[in-house]
Amino acid sequence: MHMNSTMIKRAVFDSFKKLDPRTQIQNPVMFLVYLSAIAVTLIYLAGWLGFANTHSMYTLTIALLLWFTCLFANFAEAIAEGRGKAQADSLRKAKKDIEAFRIESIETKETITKVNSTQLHKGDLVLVEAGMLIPADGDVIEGAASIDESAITGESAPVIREAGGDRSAVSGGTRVLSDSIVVQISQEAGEGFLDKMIAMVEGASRKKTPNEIALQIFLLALTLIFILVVLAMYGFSEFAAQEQGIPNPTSITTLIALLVCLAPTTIGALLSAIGIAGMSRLNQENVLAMSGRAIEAAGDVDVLLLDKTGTITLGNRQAVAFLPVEGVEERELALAATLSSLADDTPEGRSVLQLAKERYQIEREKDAAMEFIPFSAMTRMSGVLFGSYQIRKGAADSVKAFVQKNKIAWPKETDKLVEKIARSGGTPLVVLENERVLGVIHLKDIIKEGVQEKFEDMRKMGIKTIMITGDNPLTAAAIAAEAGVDDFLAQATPEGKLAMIKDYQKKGHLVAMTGDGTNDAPALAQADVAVAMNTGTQAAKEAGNMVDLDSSPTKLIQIVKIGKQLLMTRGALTTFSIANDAAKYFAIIPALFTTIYPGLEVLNIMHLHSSESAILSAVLFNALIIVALIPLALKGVKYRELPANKLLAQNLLVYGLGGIITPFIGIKLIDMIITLFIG
Ligand SMILES: Nc1ncnc2c1ncn2[C@@H]1O[C@H](COP(=O)(O)OP(=O)(O)OP(=O)(O)O)[C@@H](O)[C@H]1O
Ligand SMILES: [K+]
Ligand SMILES: [Mg+2]
Repeated sequence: MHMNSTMIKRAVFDSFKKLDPRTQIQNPVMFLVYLSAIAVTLIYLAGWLGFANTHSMYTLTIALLLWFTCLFANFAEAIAEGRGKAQADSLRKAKKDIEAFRIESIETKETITKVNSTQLHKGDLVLVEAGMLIPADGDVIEGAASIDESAITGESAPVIREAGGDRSAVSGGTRVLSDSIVVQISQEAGEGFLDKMIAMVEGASRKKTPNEIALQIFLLALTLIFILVVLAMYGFSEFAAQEQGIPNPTSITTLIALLVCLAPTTIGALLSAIGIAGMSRLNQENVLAMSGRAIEAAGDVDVLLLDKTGTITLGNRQAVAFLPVEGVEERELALAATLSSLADDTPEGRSVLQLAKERYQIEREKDAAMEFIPFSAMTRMSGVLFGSYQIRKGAADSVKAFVQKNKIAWPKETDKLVEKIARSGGTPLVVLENERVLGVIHLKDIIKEGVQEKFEDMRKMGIKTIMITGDNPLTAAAIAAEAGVDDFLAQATPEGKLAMIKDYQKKGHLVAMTGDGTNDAPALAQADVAVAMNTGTQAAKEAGNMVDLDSSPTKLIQIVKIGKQLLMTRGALTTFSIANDAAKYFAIIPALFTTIYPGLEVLNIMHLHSSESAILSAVLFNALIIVALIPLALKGVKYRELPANKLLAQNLLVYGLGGIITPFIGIKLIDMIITLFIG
């Protein structure tokens, strides 16, 4: 992690602020150290005031070391939060009060009321013209515009946002570069994407994940055991001392110090930093996670469902050809297609109008007598009714079902045209005019760049990729082959997508889903890891637990790596922490108790200078190891593409053995240095 002096200064300052007991109590293990620091300080003060004979350099040093232990733990968390805070500062600059043009309805666009962005409410309509900032989050409901989203994504290339399709979401604080759009506000002031993003990167809304809570309970249990151990030790030494008629050589201060050394303070101090750092690494990948739980789940994901249009492909399907059946003029098909698309405000519908205009100069106006049937992902059709005259266009199988139900003839040739388009990866839309199938519209979409090799990488990581689409099986097969996914499901309805995820989850898989459309929202809400494309609709973004600002279908690779790395780092440092505490037993117990139990001398392999220097060295080592491991907690342990069990075995070996050996060396070294100074 890149750090500068301002970030370090801020972290040092925050380390002291975090000494607030309300903050401390949230981390039980460190709270014990905190209480210990207070207790030893009071013991020292009691000696100083003459109430006891504890006014010693030893007590004072232990007290200070315990305070430093708390500060070091605070520092680990503060420095992990630092990057997010810096990012939040720059995001706040993008969030200012913006003047907005509020309108009553699309029809009365001319009458605008100028209001401040903070006065906008959910459902309000605003007109945003070229050069203006978008005042709040919403969906484009009329028009299309190119938008500079660099304030949020850091990406300078403008993006297109348009009404009707799956690319309608706009974020407050971004700038319209060309054209004008009508936006329907979807969020109350202060609850927008930018606000959420700021809260997220700042860690303000970070909640402990279930895994973190479970680990903390385990650490707390371990700590309670050590409290009992230390109390028992005191009992024994008191008893033995009385037997031998000597004063108990073990003071309360020493017992407290011993307790802190034995408690799992290393992982206790670094736990929250590890989580925040994972979140922050994700931010660097331009992914915004709404929960820490999602990042952890990402580490174990083994199935990825992707929707096709807008996720694997660019999502702006364009009409490129009108293919009439025999006996129908191409112009006739183009005209019917135009009429059926007059009110079809999807990118597909608009592109039909565009193509008819280019090829045949066909331009028609909406008529009050026309009744339009809007496109839906359920019916897969759209159209127009005009008295007894009607036109439908839609997915081949949907139109075919409609035709059969109404006993209309289905020209054989239609199937051939449909198949030809579908095999090329295009989307065929069949056009039906009254009792007559006129032909097929060829919609073309382009696969996003560089996805093939990335899907190959996912396979190596053990993740199965499945494309699910509302499109027909042939188109789906063509695109699936070109993109290189493992499997696909075609003609999926929103319910179908949802059912597929539930099915995999029931079989014990952890499922990730990437999508952009309103028709993906139910599935996204069900998936364990749900990545919404930033280009997608508000509905998809709301339903997901992550947003990919780059809208890349293969971003899951990085997300999974970061998730695995987070889990591995936590595991490794927990192993290290517990091994390192156990080792401290052998380092200090013999030195402490040999005066009363001479038999313990055989265990005294470290030959520390005195029992006091043994305790001081152990407490100092205990504090320093936290600082020493901060970089590892922030960077994460190195991730390699190995099978999970091999990786686990390797980590246990490295961090378990490391945890056992390090304290012996560390404490011995410190003891030698202390001895040099105090003789
Ligand atoms: N404007 C439209 N009018 C009529 N039919 C359409 C229109 N847009 C799409 N279709 C048809 O409906 C089908 C389903 O569309 P839907 O939006 O549910 O899924 P999709 O966009 O094809 O795929 P994905 O689920 O991968 O985004 C399309 O494949 C197409 O055949
Ligand atoms: K410890
Ligand atoms: Mg889609």
